[in-house]
Amino acid sequence: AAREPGAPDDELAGRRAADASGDRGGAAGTPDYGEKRLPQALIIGVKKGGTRALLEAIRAHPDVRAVGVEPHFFDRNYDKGLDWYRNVMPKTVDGQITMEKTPSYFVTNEAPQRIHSMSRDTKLIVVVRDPVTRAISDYTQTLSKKPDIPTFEVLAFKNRTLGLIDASWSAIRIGIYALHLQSWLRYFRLAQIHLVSGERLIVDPAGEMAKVQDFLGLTRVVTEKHFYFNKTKGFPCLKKPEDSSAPRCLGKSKGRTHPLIDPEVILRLRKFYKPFNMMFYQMTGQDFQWEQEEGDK
Ligand SMILES: Nc1ncnc2c1ncn2[C@@H]1O[C@H](COP(=O)(O)OS(=O)(=O)O)[C@@H](OP(=O)(O)O)[C@H]1O
Repeated sequence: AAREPGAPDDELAGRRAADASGDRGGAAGTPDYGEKRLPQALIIGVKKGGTRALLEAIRAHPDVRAVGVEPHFFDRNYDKGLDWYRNVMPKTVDGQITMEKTPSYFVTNEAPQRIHSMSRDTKLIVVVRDPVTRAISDYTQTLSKKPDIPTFEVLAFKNRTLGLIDASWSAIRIGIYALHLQSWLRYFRLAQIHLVSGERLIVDPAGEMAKVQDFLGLTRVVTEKHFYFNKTKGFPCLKKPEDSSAPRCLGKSKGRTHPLIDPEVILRLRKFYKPFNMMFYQMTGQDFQWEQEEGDK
C-alpha cells in the first residue's frame, strides 16, 4: 500500500502522500480548486531518460498541473478503472493541462491501445537518451538496490565469446526505441508524439522546454530564467525567477555515478544499437546523434 498509486520513482518518496491527493499538483502556491480531470498529456518514457527532470520543469508552468507520483495506470493499475485514475489527478481549472509521467508505458504492449481508448487526442511525450548510456543508468539503479547482482558485462551477453547481446534483458530491450515506437504508431500519428532529447535536456533545458511548451500549446513561460546549472550536482536545477530562494535540484537518485564498463562491451553495444537507432531516426525524422558519442557519458 505504501506504493499506491504505484510510484517506483524513488525521487519523490517524501512527497507521495501530498501528491497523490492532488496537493502540490502544479506550480507551488497554486490554490487547490477546480476539478479532477483525466490527463490530456502524458510523459510515457523512457525509463532513465530524464522523465523526472522534464515533469518537474513542465509543472513549473502555471497552466500545467501534474501528479508527482507515477500512477502506473496503463500498465499495473488498469483494472482499477478510469474513475480511480481521474481521482489520482490534481484539480485543474479550465485551460490548465493535467499531466502525469510513467516511463514504463513506452514499453508496455497494451498501453497504446489503452491510452487511445481513453482519448485518441492524448499528447504523448517521450524523453529518449542514448540507449547505451540509458542501459548503464538502468543497471546502476538496479545495482543501488541490489548490490549483489552480476556485473553489467555479464548481464549484457547471452554468449560473450560469440558476442551475442542479450536483448531480452530489460536494460537492453528498453533501448530498442524503433521497435517500441512502432506499436505507438499503430494508434497515434507521429505528430501526437513529441520526442525530447535526454542529452539536450541537460545541456539546454530551456531550449527543450520551449519545444515541449509549443507542442502542448502553452505559452513559453518556462525559459532560461527557470534554470540554474549547479556545478556540484552537475545538472541544471529549477528556480523560480521571481524569488531568490535556492534552486531546487533533483535528489541523489538522479545523476548517479555509473560504474566503469569495459570499453569493448560498450563498443559491442553501440554496434548492436546502431541499426535500431538509424531506424528510429528515419521513423521520427530526427537524428539524435548517439553515434557521435565516445563511450558512456
Ligand atoms: N536536471 C536534472 N537533474 C538530475 N538528473 C537529470 C536532470 N536532467 C536529466 N537528468 C537525468 O535523468 C536521469 C533519470 O531519468 P528518469 O527521471 O527518467 O529516471 S526514472 O526512470 O524515473 O527512474 C538521470 O540519470 P543518471 O544520471 O543515470 O542517474 C540523469 O542523467
